[in-house]
Amino acid sequence: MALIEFDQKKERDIVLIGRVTLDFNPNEINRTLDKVETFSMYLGGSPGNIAVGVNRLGKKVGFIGCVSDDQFGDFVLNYFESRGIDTSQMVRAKNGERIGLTFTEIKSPTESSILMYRDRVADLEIAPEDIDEEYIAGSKILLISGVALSKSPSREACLLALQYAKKHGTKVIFDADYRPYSWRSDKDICVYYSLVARFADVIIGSRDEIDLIEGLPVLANDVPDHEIAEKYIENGAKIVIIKHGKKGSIGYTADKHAYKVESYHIKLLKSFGGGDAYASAFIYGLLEGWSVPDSLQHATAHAAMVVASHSCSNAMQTAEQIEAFMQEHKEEKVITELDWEAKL
Ligand SMILES: Nc1ncnc2c1ncn2[C@@H]1O[C@H](COP(=O)(O)OP(=O)(O)O)[C@@H](O)[C@H]1O
Ligand SMILES: O=C(O)C[C@@H](O)[C@H](O)C(=O)COP(=O)(O)O
Repeated sequence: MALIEFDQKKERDIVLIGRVTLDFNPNEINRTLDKVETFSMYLGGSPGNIAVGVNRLGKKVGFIGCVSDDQFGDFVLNYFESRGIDTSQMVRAKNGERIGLTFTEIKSPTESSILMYRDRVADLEIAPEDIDEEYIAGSKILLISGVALSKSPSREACLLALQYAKKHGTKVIFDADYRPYSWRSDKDICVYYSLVARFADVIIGSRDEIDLIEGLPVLANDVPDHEIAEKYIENGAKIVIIKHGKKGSIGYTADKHAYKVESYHIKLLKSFGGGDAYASAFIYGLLEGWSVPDSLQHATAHAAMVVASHSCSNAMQTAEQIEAFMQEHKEEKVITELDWEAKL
């Protein structure tokens, strides 16, 4: 039996709540942002990228979000609609709020940074009135992305969606997705992150993000990953994924397994976008009823393919392309079962 059983009567595979924004990635790479002349524009925003990823893998995806009432809002809605991502739950900002912009910097394949423009941003305007109980009830998964918890009314919209998900047996994935913009204080982060984490079936976060959920950035360094995972599992989580950047990640499961996930060897182009590709292929594996290690292997393969590409959203791959990649790299062992208490 799979660790997470989805209600197959639900018509939609996943609905995501959070931001869809625009990424401007430099065409001239391996230099600082001040030396860049031109950018390519892509759909962006971590949950937006994950939606595109899961859709590319053939699943039925819907999105709850707010975009600007201008040509960039049109771009996002047209992009989603042209790929069959349901936009019936998307709304337009009413008071001139603009879509978020992210300018990325690719200084070298291993050194990237991002510059976000998020003043009066449209995505945080999604409100409880925009959340449809039946729509959440009809989705196998609700994914909540951390940034959406940073401000009202988006925060309340997420909490209401969470409440509906719990009421209707929709599984909850919490992707911590911390960004330093929009939050008022670390204590606010702790309050809302820990609240959502308590109700999540799957928690995905880097170790830094997990420390923010715990609200103990200083002390948390002393707390081993497995103890944190145990705490969430006792609260009801089935899977906890803790990422450690270059060192890889560990997937802890409620049936007491720990899987170490390493990266495939590829020619890296940039060091962002991997997390969203990882999440989308992992979710795909869960929806297919695969084991956690199989789902994690697809996740790391997909992540490798996207960090080797210029964009995030446009670089999301099909299931066949991920399989082909894994075949080409079949000598590389990327998943290892660890002792529960082992460290990375
Ligand atoms: N240099 C790399 N080569 C191959 N895969 C990578 C590389 N860097 C990251 N990845 C993949 O992307 C995933 C997410 O990267 P990480 O930096 O941990 O998260 P995020 O993108 O969310 O900040 C990693 O777990 C790994 O699978
Ligand atoms: O998440 C954002 O708002 C920006 C993204 O679109 C951006 O491309 C990015 O940073 C991807 O992030 P990651 O997958 O978490 O590395």
